[in-house]
Amino acid sequence: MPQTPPRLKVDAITRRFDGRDVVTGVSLSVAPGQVTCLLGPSGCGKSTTLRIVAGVDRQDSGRIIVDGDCVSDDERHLPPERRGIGLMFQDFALFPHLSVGENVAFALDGGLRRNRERVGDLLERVDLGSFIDAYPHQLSGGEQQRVALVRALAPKPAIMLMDEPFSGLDNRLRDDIRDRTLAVLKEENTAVLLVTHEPDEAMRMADEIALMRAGKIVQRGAPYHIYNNPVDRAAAAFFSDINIVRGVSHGALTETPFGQFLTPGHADGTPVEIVIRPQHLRIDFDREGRGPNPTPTDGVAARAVVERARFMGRESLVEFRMDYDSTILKATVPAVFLPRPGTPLWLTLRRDRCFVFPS
Ligand SMILES: Nc1ncnc2c1ncn2[C@@H]1O[C@H](COP(=O)(O)OP(=O)(O)OP(=O)(O)O)[C@@H](O)[C@H]1O
Repeated sequence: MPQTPPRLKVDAITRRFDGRDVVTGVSLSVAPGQVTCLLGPSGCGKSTTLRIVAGVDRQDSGRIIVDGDCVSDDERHLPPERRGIGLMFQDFALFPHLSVGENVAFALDGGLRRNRERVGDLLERVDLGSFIDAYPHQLSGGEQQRVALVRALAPKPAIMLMDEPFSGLDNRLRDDIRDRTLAVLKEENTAVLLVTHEPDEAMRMADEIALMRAGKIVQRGAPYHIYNNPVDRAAAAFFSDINIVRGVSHGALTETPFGQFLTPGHADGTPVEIVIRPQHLRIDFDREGRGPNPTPTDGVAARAVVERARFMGRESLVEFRMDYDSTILKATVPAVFLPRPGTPLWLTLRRDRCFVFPS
């Protein structure tokens, strides 16, 4: 099947501030109807990348291509309003003296009078149809955010750039608005580049995540892929707590208190880290000083005592002090499971969920 050509292509952009590389060789592409999330910690260069795509800042090198046409390179630099791009930032400000409908119609030829149908339809899609003649101060923060979204969508931008657009909202409201926003963006077949530092937001919104660190994209892929095949320990740790079990590779095998792990590709004598998320540890009870028998899928059990256990709402988090070297490992259980501190239990690691990295 032929691939849809990208609507937005960012080609090897680089930006320096005060002699410091803030964005280095960032490339990505976004197809119509696709949401790509630039995800990374504060200061990693996400917003700078987005501002360059928007045209409010200019790269030192690299190109921005929209629908096959170069909108910015060493020679040319189209201003934001000529790039077919919609912008939505956290500090979206509605014009307080204009009605909701007038705000949405602001960038449309003929204003609200000539575009009432489209404006009404867009507002309807975010459940604000009856607010067309209301004023911003009569709306809650979440409602205003929805107005800002449809205002950005009204001119039918081919590309929508969003910088932490939901961060001003409280948690429950945010989930709802994210879902509605996503639905409208998909219906409009908009290519979306969304900046966030929250893994949950990226997992919820993105078709593709571009994980950024120190100005570079370190990994790109579907949320499922990035979560389950992190490129390194930091990528794994960005999405959840992690546990680390250390060992040294010999003959493509590493001995640990949880049994042997296959560690191909690591030279003899290389220290390695076996990384596993808390939900992938198995907990088993103590059978008069013995644990469960080894299995090929879970390896050998290691004895631990409960350090503390907390109920987190959706799951219980249990911290264990391991007999083998007193390190703490964390396990989560999707149930109420609150063993007393000091209780001996046995842990195994799901082999198919372990990642091996050089330490
Ligand atoms: N105009 C500027 N002049 C100098 N330094 C800047 C400028 N804009 C950004 N920077 C620096 O570039 C780095 C990356 O900033 P950027 O805003 O792109 O990061 P970010 O990943 O979006 O972070 P956050 O989530 O905190 O906004 C930061 O160290 C910032 O201080």
